[in-house]
Amino acid sequence: MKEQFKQEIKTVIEATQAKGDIESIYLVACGGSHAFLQPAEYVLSKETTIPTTVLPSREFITREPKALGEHSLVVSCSHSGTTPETVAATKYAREQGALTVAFAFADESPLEKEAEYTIHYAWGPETDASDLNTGVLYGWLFAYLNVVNPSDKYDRALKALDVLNDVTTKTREQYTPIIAKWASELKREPIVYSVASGINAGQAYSFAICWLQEMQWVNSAYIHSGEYFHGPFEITDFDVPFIMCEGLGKARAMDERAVDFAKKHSDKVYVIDNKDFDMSLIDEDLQDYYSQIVSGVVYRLIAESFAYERGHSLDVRRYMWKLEY
Ligand SMILES: O=P(O)(O)OC[C@H]1O[C@](O)(CO)[C@@H](O)[C@@H]1O
Repeated sequence: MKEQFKQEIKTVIEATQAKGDIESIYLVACGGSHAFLQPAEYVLSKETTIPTTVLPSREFITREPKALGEHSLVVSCSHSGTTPETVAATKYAREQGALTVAFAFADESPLEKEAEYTIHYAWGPETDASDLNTGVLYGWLFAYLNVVNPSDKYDRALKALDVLNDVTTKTREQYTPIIAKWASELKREPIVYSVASGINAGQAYSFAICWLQEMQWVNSAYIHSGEYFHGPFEITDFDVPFIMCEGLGKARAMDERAVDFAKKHSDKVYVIDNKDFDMSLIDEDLQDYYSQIVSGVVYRLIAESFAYERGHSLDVRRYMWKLEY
């Protein structure tokens, strides 16, 4: 990881220690950045007793959480650093006395002005995985956990960042031909559902709302693997496509149950099975946490292959950055 990002994380950790007891954590952002923060909520809720909530920025403000105050840590993210809801949510959190930390790609953005501390990350196809948003997020997350409850597990989790790029590069190579086939089969589908749970929930959610709806104008919805049986499974039919993720943690049983049912009733079930990932470079007890980053590589490949097959660039928008909302 770049020295700049390590230093920014160190500064945030020191500020958090200086702040004293953190009694509540809020993770706030919009769209893809909201999805990006969801795994942090998963890990924090499994590893600490600190109540942690992940919310879309506008709802964070409108909800006015009662526990928000001097003993809160509010982590926001905006890639551009300009999304007004996230800038406003960060300002609001700071006014309530919370320690505010922002993740952003952009430098000197409006978000950076509102947050007490900013942790930057890098972006782009040639970027080492440890410098991308999820790599830097995990750099902060496991450093923070090491302060809350020092453990060799978190040291090892931080070391895993050194091999992350090898793991993701290998996955990209492994999945490129597989995904090219999926995209060619799915390119004319009017709707594609996205199903997952556990640590992969954020990836599957952003696949539906960002990659398919926003960037491909393909109808989609994210369905939680457990919730699939509580309404959504009624739309399952031989010609309804599902892209479903099977994780590595305890949530896997929930994912498998959904996949098994869908496969019985649909001929178009595509499974991202995390057991097929080569994660041997990462300690087994950490593989669940890291698997969502690897799933993200596969979801991204699907989006890129869709864009190619459909001749629809991932950069085209009708409304975003064009019209006021
Ligand atoms: O991360 P930012 O810059 O706040 O941008 C949020 C916007 O970007 C996306 O995540 C992807 O374009 C949208 O879902 C969302 O509206």
